[in-house]
Amino acid sequence: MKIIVLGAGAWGTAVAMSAAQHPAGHAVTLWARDAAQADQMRAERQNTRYLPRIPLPPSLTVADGAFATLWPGADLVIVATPMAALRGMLQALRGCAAPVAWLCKGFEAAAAGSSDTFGLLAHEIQALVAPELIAGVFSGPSFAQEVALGQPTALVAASAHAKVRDALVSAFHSPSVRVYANEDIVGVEVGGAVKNVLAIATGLCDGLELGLNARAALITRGLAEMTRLGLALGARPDTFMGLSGLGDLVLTATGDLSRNRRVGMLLAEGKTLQQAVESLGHVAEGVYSARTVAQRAAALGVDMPITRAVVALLDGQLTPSDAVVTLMGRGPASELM
Ligand SMILES: NC(=O)C1=CN([C@@H]2O[C@H](COP(=O)(O)OP(=O)(O)OC[C@H]3O[C@@H](n4cnc5c(N)ncnc54)[C@H](OP(=O)(O)O)[C@@H]3O)[C@@H](O)[C@H]2O)C=CC1
Ligand SMILES: O=C(CO)COP(=O)(O)O
Repeated sequence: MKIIVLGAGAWGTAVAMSAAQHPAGHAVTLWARDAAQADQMRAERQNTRYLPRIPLPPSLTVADGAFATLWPGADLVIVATPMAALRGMLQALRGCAAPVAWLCKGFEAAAAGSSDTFGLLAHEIQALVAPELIAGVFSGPSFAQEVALGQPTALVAASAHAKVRDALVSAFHSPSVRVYANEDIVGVEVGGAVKNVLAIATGLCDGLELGLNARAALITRGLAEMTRLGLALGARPDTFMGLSGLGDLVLTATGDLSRNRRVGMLLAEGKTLQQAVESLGHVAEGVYSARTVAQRAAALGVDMPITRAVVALLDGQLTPSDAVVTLMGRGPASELM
């Protein structure tokens, strides 16, 4: 297969490395928007900025410049940028005949003063700006470093189009990566977006040393929040028990490789949001998605108290310890609501 990966951050690089090492011998090109970064990767055969000290496979091609020259003849195009760049990438991909899959996990943050970008999921953006694309999402519990090192990982390929699901399975299913297909793109995208917000909450909880009981409570009640929102948006309930729901929530909420979890821990240490975000050197999508998750939930009448507390924390309306008091101070409720 000819596979193009657009975006050379940590995850795009890891995914490109994984495909390039597939036993089927795919021809993989990793595109970086920054020519200097591409030169560095070609010269040193590693992505020093985003995935240092892990050698790129010799067969992986690194490209830069106009990517419209890359996708003609491709069997699969992967968009590996953060959510904030997805709309522009999809607009640029209009007319692409190959299956397209994005890796980003989030809701698009609403642009100030604009109503047409109100908190959209990736597939909703695609339906708006490039409806002719055959497209889907590639998601699931997967830290870039572990995939780049070839450690065992299970992912989910979600799309309404069998062509997209099949292309992702052919591109990535290998001795180290299992790819499961799912038709429920809404559920898979909601899981990937909301777990980032919840990981900020568990990072905060662990940073404040509130204990393992508290963390388990946050994960479980967070899963309930995520599921409620997903169902209101038309997702299937069983998707939230799968890799992109429970699986990615457990990974991100408990794994110290998570950037979103680290934001919560840094806020617990007393860092400002700006200091926390700047110290990461990578995108933490939960920071940009939290408000839109809360807004969409409110518009649908879905109760998401953990998400609301994270938003108040990020907006500086609650201190870390006040956020805990707010969550614990709520009245009793039925578990099955
Ligand atoms: N890292 C991980 O383990 C995983 C990440 N994801 C998701 O994948 C997405 C990307 O994450 P990740 O790779 O880790 O992020 P990083 O912060 O490591 O890298 C971001 C990359 O996106 C590029 N980029 C930013 N804006 C644009 C733009 N407007 N046009 C083109 N490229 C752009 C950056 O380029 P530049 O350097 O030039 O700014 C950089 O290459 C996120 O949505 C994340 O949630 C999903 C699963 C796992
Ligand atoms: O999505 C991820 C793992 O599946 C990565 O999570 P973070 O963005 O929090 O590092």
